[in-house]
Amino acid sequence: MQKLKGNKVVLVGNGAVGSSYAFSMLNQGVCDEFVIIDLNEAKAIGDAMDLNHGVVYAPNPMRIKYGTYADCSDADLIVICAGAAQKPGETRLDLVGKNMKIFKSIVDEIMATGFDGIFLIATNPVDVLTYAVQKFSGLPEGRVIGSGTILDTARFRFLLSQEFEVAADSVHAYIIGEHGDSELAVWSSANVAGMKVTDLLKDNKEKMEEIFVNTRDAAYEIIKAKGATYYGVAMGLTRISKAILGNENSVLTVSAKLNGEYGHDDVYIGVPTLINRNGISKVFETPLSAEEQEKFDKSVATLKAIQEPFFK
Ligand SMILES: NC(=O)C1=CN([C@@H]2O[C@H](COP(=O)(O)OP(=O)(O)OC[C@H]3O[C@@H](n4cnc5c(N)ncnc54)[C@H](O)[C@@H]3O)[C@@H](O)[C@H]2O)C=CC1
Ligand SMILES: CC(=O)C(=O)O
Repeated sequence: MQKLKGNKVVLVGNGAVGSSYAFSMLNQGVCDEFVIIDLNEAKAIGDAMDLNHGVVYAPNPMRIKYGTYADCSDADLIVICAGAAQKPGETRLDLVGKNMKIFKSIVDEIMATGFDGIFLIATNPVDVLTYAVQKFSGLPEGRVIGSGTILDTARFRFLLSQEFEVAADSVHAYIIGEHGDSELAVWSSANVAGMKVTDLLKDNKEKMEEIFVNTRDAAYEIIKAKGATYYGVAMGLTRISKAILGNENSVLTVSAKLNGEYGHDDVYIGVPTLINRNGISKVFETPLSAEEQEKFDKSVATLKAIQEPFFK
């Protein structure tokens, strides 16, 4: 029998994103115990059964069950994917009213159990809801993490990898800012084997714009095509979960609280962040060009304008 990791993860919100995350966690054997909570109890029970039937072929004998908020008291990590998703034509920011209410009730229920672990948030608008979870829970800022631009960075690296015909993990590039329309590419430091991506693209501004727009607008394309996006984000959430539970000290573009970094504070936003068993251990201030800093400032302003009415 393989050694158990002793980590308990609770998923709240077992829709398209949450159930894909559950499947990805099982496939990668990231934790020992996995609990699924959702308003749709029947689907959560069915998914727990279905996933259990794959355990024999998984890398670890993960224990999976349908649960209730009582299961949160001793959880190491709670991942929230509950709430409304975008319909075709809606932006992520359009979801804030509905999902803020849902989050208040979910976080109150969780904190009433005495939960003292780490939150990972995926629901949109993810940066604003991550800020809200920190406020609602009162947990240390570093123990509340949003998926941020982990998915956007993956999309960007994938598109660049196609352009250069190298593996995506050999492309070193970040998308930072809001997980949404005001995000930006950090072209100034993007590289493959130490060679600047802008040089490799021969400073072709049209090509750069095309790659960026295809990154930024990928969710709209996918939602138009099949109603929702879930596999990419599920892999991103699993990557963050592994970094936390495996105490990896990995640098990932998650939504982290700024305290003066990049000249801003009082906002959660996607930036390269050191992730380990304590959650967010450090926010890195990756060098930005003047143009990139200006775009980042605008992204911060966009998020603050959305969050401020809720936290005056
Ligand atoms: N951060 C990211 O990169 C991404 C975020 N998302 C976001 O993830 C969220 C979920 O998307 P989908 O899974 O596609 O939606 P979905 O509609 O398939 O699933 C939402 C689930 O939340 C559950 N739920 C609603 N209120 C609840 C409550 N109070 N307690 C427990 N469960 C509750 C529903 O029963 C449903 O199962 C959306 O906000 C979406 O925009 C989606 C893709 C990427
Ligand atoms: C829906 C969403 O946030 C995404 O796929 O980026």
